[in-house]
Amino acid sequence: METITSEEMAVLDINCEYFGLSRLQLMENAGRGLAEEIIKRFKPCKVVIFAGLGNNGGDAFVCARFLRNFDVEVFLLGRSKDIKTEIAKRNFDILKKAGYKITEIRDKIPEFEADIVIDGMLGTGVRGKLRGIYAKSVEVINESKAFKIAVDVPTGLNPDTGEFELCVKADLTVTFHKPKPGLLKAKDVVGELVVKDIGIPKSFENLAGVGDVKKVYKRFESGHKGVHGRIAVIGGIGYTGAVALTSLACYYAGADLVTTLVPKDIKNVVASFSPNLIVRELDLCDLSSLNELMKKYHVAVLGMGVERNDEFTDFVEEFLKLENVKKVVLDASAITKDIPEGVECIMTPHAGEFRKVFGEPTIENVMKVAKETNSVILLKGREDVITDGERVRFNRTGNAGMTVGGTGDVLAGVAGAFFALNDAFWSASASAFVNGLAGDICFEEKGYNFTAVDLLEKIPIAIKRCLEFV
Ligand SMILES: NC(=O)C1=CN([C@@H]2O[C@H](COP(=O)(O)OP(=O)(O)OC[C@H]3O[C@@H](n4cnc5c(N)ncnc54)[C@H](OP(=O)(O)O)[C@@H]3O)[C@@H](O)[C@H]2O)[C@@H](O)CC1
Ligand SMILES: [K+]
Repeated sequence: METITSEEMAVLDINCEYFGLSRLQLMENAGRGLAEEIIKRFKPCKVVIFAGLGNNGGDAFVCARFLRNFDVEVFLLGRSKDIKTEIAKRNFDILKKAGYKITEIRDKIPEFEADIVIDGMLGTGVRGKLRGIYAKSVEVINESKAFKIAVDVPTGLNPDTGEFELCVKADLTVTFHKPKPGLLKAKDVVGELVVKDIGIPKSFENLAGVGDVKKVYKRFESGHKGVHGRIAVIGGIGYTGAVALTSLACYYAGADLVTTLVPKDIKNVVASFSPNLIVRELDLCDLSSLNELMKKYHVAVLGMGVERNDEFTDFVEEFLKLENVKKVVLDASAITKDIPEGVECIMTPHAGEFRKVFGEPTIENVMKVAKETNSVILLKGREDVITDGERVRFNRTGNAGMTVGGTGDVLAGVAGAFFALNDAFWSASASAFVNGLAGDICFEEKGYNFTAVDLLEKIPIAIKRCLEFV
């Protein structure tokens, strides 16, 4: 059975909201689905709901409304003013206004008789050991003779690993959209498992969205310089602008330090583009000092502004074998079949570059190549394709103005910056989304005739828009 981790579910949750399917609708569908399963199994009887302060509790509040003629009572584990989310609070207030019997529990759990207990305490938001009243509630629930129904995840179970210390021993677990992997590994506390569809279109699971960016973007309050990413950009053999676009894009996507390595003869030209640029001489033959240098960098971004030539192709092959090269973004002329074991790699070809090295850019072939090269391929196009050979994501941000030269250089820089602090797959997906969104912001302001420099300058705004989306 296909599963979804709680992290992937959190990305999907935000992306649904972003694509117009609100979390309130998802909660309504979840709660109703839960009630359906109860009504299938029981005639109207006495139900006690143990509700947490998050959306797991929210689902249970919705469910209560659909248990027509059941005698429903709610135990809230905390104060109603501490309910964490707007949608859970909203569904709680409806029950309050409707006159449902609600008891706010601090530390003592009232005696109760029930035919059914609903565990709406914790779901995918559980972190660490169960706190006081939650642990006590689990014990009380497990001692009761009632039929125990867990909302989404039995409280206390780690939804991804299936581990637990203290956990509700459910007779039935009603989970939503897809099971979390942990549910399949903990039969004795999950009981019968039912997966309820909550109306999320299948394609949303593979569509890059704001959730991808919120997942990868990190800012540490107390960080030393460099903690947000140190990137080496290598290229500029033949063209001067591309490496500058890539290097500045790294900064605009959050990197702390970027060093731009270019041939001696254009070093001053590139440096003149911006005081932000730290430009050093690239000596393709001096691999040992490059290896030394790479000790200090999280990611190397290669290939932009290089006319394809054998010397550079050979250089890339040798560079990838260097001991201190751990994460690379390969663009344009650096795209290659031979990625050594142990190097995490994102390749960012457009269709033509892919065709030249790997053949027809069909989804199947791109997935096959990603698998064979053990890399993540971000195939740029009207709809970008991101795949690690197993998983596939599509990105639909961007517009016809993005065909202008240099947008790929900007994308490679954004990917490099995200890659410093994340894995290849999500870095590639989030960077495709941000780059296209920046292009859409350019279009809002200028129509199609914007340049890669315009795009560059909108990268921080695109990221800010994603981070501010709730
Ligand atoms: N698309 C979807 O995802 C959908 C998800 N849906 C539903 O949302 C659920 C996820 O909701 P969620 O993210 O609000 O987390 P949830 O499990 O309610 O817990 C958060 C609360 O628990 C608390 N808390 C945490 N650890 C604790 C501990 N050890 N001991 C004690 N307390 C602890 C934590 O407190 P805090 O750490 O913030 O202080 C916070 O208050 C998911 O399982 C599903 O039911 C449906 O609506 C359908 C669509
Ligand atoms: K639960």
